Amino acid sequence: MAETAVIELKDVTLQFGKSKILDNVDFKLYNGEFAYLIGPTGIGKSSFLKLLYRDVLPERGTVRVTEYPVNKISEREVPMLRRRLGIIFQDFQLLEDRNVHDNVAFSLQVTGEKPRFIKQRVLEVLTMVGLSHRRKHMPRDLSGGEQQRVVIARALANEPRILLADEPTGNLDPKATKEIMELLKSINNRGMAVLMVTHDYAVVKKYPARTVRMVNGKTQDLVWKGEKLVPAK
Ligand SMILES: Nc1ncnc2c1ncn2[C@@H]1O[C@H](COP(=O)(O)OP(=O)(O)OP(=O)(O)O)[C@@H](O)[C@H]1O
Repeated sequence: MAETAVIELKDVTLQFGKSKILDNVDFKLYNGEFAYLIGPTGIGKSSFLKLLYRDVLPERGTVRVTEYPVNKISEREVPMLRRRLGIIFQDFQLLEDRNVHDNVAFSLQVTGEKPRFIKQRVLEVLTMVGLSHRRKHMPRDLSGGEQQRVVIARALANEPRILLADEPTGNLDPKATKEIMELLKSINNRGMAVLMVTHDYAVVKKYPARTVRMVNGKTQDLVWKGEKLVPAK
């Protein structure tokens, strides 16, 4: 059976004023795939992710995420599209006045789930990230790595098809980075597609996966050749 793409860009051009972020780009991320998106600061990695959750619209081309033609859907369908995506940022963006349980529960309350289901699902995802014993703690009482794990639990709560992570280890020390990378890999091993923006080549090297670079308005697959990442072809 042919592999199914869960993300597909066709002839996509994205431009801010005079600067072309993407110039006629074709890109696919397959079901269950893990891919890094790398490139120098300001090249447009975060904007690439924003295209996927419809925070920005392309000038030309089509963006598809699972069954949603992202730049063709109505505003009414945007929340449904976003439920297909778990989104993680570098700065944890937890609600500081709610405990761990309530931070995760919040993402289920806004989608209208029933309290009994919420209780069960929150415990499930907190167990998945190894933090069920911390559910009553406030975010400020957790380490950076633990806070990021809560963010991951929150992103998983709605059972997304794809995890988008924008520099998820950017604020973490090496030990916490290892924890988060191992967690993301184990989530991917269970079948979820992951697209992770990073500038940390040590991470890319240590946890090998498909690596895509943004360069001159294009995306380009890279492979390791000795100590260097070089174009795949
Ligand atoms: N909504 C917007 N309107 C206009 N310009 C924007 C918008 N969003 C981003 N930009 C510009 O587009 C460029 C790419 O930004 P983006 O944040 O996507 O890059 P990045 O590769 O993720 O950078 P970094 O690694 O520093 O996070 C930057 O010059 C930025 O200022």
